[in-house]
Order: sequence, then structure tokens, then C-alpha cells
Amino acid sequence: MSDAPIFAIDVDLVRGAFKRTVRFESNQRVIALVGRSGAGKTSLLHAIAGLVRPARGYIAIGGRCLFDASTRVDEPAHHRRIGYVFQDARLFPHLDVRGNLRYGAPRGRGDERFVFDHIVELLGIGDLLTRNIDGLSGGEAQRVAIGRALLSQPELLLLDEPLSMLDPERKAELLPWLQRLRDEVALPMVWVSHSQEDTARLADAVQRLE
Ligand SMILES: Nc1ncnc2c1ncn2[C@@H]1O[C@H](COP(=O)(O)OP(=O)(O)OP(=O)(O)O)[C@@H](O)[C@H]1O
Repeated sequence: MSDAPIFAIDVDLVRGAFKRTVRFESNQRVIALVGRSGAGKTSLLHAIAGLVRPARGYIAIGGRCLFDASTRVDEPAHHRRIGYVFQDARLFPHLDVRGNLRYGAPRGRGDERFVFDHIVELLGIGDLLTRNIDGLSGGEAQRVAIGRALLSQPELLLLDEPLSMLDPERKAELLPWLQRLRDEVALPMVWVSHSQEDTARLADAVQRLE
């Protein structure tokens, strides 16, 4: 077993005129990232995912170095084994639910950590498999998006405000599934949230960007 913290991050993020340093270490598995609008939450997720390059510093998660400016480590995004769930699900409209879940799932090795039938059961989406995307509720679409992310066999899950576009009823419906995800999928997760209440329910620790 490695003694490395689950999250070890110290980066300078630069996006146009925006510049900030984010530094934290944590041994908690599920982190809520909170802070005012424009504080840099999405920018940090993008840096972890390899979609933007920090101007300085390092990102190591689960003892795995994803980026280190001093040693010129910069794992390409597609090698980082990260599942990314967006606010608006971003499912493929030309595929049905099954097609979306199958998209990008490595085939045929037989030793995958996340298996199709288990993920479908975990997220309660078995009845949706042949449905078109445009007929799904916001909460159903998010569950499918999470399933698609897990079936890409990630080692880390990033969720950018998965509840924020839902009305209160749909949100109440989705929350227990997200709690189940947190409890039954033993992956590190970073959860961007605006809501103190969601944060308290879903995260082991809160990281605030001022
Ligand atoms: N591609 C870009 N070019 C220039 N500036 C950018 C770019 N992307 C983000 N920014 C700026 O970087 C800052 C941080 O944005 P970011 O989206 O990371 O914040 P956030 O905390 O996620 O905000 P929100 O809660 O509103 O989503 C903002 O001032 C934003 O305008």
C-alpha cells in the first residue's frame, strides 16, 4: 500500500485574465469542490482531466502522477482513466441508452472492474435501455451519463454540478442514486457543488475555492 494521499494537488491555473493557485491534500475519497461562481472549480476539474494545462505544479490522485511541471509529466487526457460527468449529461442523441452506455467501454477483456449488468442495476436504468435520449428526464439522463462514465473503467470520477440543472423533484429523485454511487463505487470522486445541503449529503470532505 502506498502512503500517498488520495488527492495531492498544487497548481497554478491560468485561463485568460483569470489566475489562481489551488493547493490541497486529502485522504478523503469523496471531495466536494465549492466556491463562488468564477472561483475556478470547473477549471480545476479540467486540469485534473487533462483538458487544460496548469502553468505550474502537480496533480497526483490515488498515488498516480497525472501532471508534474517540474518533471514534465503530462499524461494525455485519454490515458488518465477519468470519468467526467457534466451538468447537462451530454448524452449522444443518435444512440439509445444502451448505445450510450456501450460507447467507449473497452470490450471483451473480461476483467473489467465495472461490468455492464452491475452498473445498470446500481443506477436503476434497466428499464431505460432501449429508450431514446430525448425522452429521458434530467435525472434519468444523469444516471445514464454516470453509467457511461463508469463503463469507461475510470480510476477517478469528476462530477461537475450534476444536480444543478434539475428541478427540486428530479433532484430529490436523483440524490439517493448519487449516495448509492458514493457508497458502492470505491473510486475517488470530485464533486462540484453550489449547495451546502448536497455537499453535506454526498461528500466526505469539502474543499473551498475562495
Ligand atoms: N477558456 C477560457 N478563456 C478565458 N477565461 C476563461 C476560460 N475558461 C474560464 N475562464 C475564466 O476563468 C475563471 C474561472 O472559471 P471556472 O469556470 O473555472 O469557474 P467556476 O468556479 O467553475 O464557475 P461556475 O461556478 O460559474 O461554473 C472565470 O473568470 C472564467 O471567466
